[in-house]
Parts: sequence; structure tokens; C-alpha cells
Amino acid sequence: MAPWGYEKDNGPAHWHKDCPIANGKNQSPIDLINGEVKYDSGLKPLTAKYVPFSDAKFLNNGHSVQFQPSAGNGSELTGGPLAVKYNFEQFHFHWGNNDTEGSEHRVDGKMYPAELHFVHWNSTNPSFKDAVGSGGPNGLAVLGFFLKVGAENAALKPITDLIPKVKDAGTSVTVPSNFDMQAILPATLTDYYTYDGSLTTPPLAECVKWIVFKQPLEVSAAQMEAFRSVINRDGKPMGGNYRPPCPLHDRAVKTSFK
Ligand SMILES: COc1cccc(N2C=Cc3cc(S(N)(=O)=O)sc3S2(=O)=O)c1
Ligand SMILES: [Zn+2]
Repeated sequence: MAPWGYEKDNGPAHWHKDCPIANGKNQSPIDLINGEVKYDSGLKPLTAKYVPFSDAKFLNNGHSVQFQPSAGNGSELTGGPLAVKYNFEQFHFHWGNNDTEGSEHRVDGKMYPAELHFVHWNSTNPSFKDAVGSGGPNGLAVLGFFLKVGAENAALKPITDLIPKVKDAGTSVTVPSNFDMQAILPATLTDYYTYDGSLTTPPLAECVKWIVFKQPLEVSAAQMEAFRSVINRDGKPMGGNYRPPCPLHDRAVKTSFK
């Protein structure tokens, strides 16, 4: 099979051939249907402590654009549905070629124009890769934020300003050390959906505690256009790099809000 992608000949409908777990019972993303979620008063806010990065890269890996600090920078996530501390690994985006599509998760069938994923790994593992392979839904914790078009996002501007420098697949740039990742997050990480799921791209491992925030972040139309200028390995616009929703099967989606 050609390397996986989002085109007709290598997109989500083909992924099961190399990754049979694609047809598993704990796959992501899902459609978050408000009439079927269950409020859990035990779900407290999350706490993300993101410390400045000495050397971090922003890269185009052919299927997304991704911020990746050098290993072990000390940024961590705790609280919410998490029983232990998780270490920050990377963040990346999924987006569409127009404002009616682009997010991976949906809310009552609605897609947002983009979705931002902050990937963290369970610190009881020796490494990130061990966490991915640790089996069960507690290896990774991924924070999902919907993006909608509105005011310019000043916290994301240092990142969206770098996009023209990673237009082509396989390119990367160094991120200025004064980039403040904490500023991207809302002041309080309170209202979210959470469920047990998977990576939304190959290897599709079912190792993820998903935490998807109800409140979208805003980005400007110009910032959305920057994403839409990114090119994939086939030289085509990368937009459309989102997997359609997967069956919920017998999973429960809990919310921290009524
Ligand atoms: C050995 O496992 C490895 C090694 C290196 C990278 C990855 N990954 C692959 C896909 C993938 C998809 C993610 S998403 N869209 O659900 O947030 S996060 C993520 S990853 O864990 O970075 C796995
Ligand atoms: Zn993702």
C-alpha cells in the first residue's frame, strides 16, 4: 500500500490493511452526541504546566504540521480524568480546505474548520514509545481543541507565522525560544468531553484517553489560510487531513459539565 494519507487511494478506508485495529472497538475520532453523553461530577479541571522550550522544532511530516520540543522538557499534564502525571510530547493540527470541514471530532454531527491536538504520555512509562505500546487507554492523554474562525489567535501567531517556512513535506524550522505554549490554553481547562479511544492516524493504537474541550479556540481567517497553504507528500494541499468519525460501540462519553 502506498504510504497512508487522506487521498482516495491511501485514505482512512484503506488504513485497515496495514493497521487492522482500524476496525477496533475503541477507535477515534467520534461524533460527540450531547444527548448520549453522561455528566460526571468527579471530573475536575485539568492542570497543564508548560515550561519554556530551549530547542523545539515546527515541522511538516507530510500529514500534519507539528510542534515538537526536544525530549524531556518538563512540561506536564495532571488532573481531570487522569490518575497520574503525563509528559508533553507534541502538538499538531487537522484542518479542512474550507470552513465547513476539518475537525476530527464532531459535536452533534457538526465539524469545525480545524482541531488542535496536544499529545502527552503517561509518565509511569520509560518513554513515549513505550506509552504508545503500553496497551489500554491510559498510555497517552490527548487534549483536543476545536478551532473556529474569528479573532486572530495571538498565542498561536508565532506558530502560524512559521507555516510558510514548512510549506513542503519533510521541512522543519526551529521555534524561537520565547514561544509561550501555555498561552494557547484557556485560563481554566474545565468543560470537556472524555472517552477512551485511539490515535486518529496509523498506527491507530487504542492507547488514548481523549479530552476534547467544549469551547472552541478562535483563529483568524488569515491563520486558517496559512494552514491551507501547506502541501503534503504528493504536492497537494494538506487540507482534509482528518479521519471521519468511528463507531462508539459500547463506550461511554463523560462530560465535566452539565
Ligand atoms: C511508537 O508510536 C509512535 C511513534 C511516533 C509517533 C507516533 N504517533 C503517531 C500517530 C499519532 C496520532 C495522534 S492523534 N491525531 O490521535 O493526536 S498522536 C500520534 S503519535 O503518538 O505522535 C506513534
Ligand atoms: Zn491529531
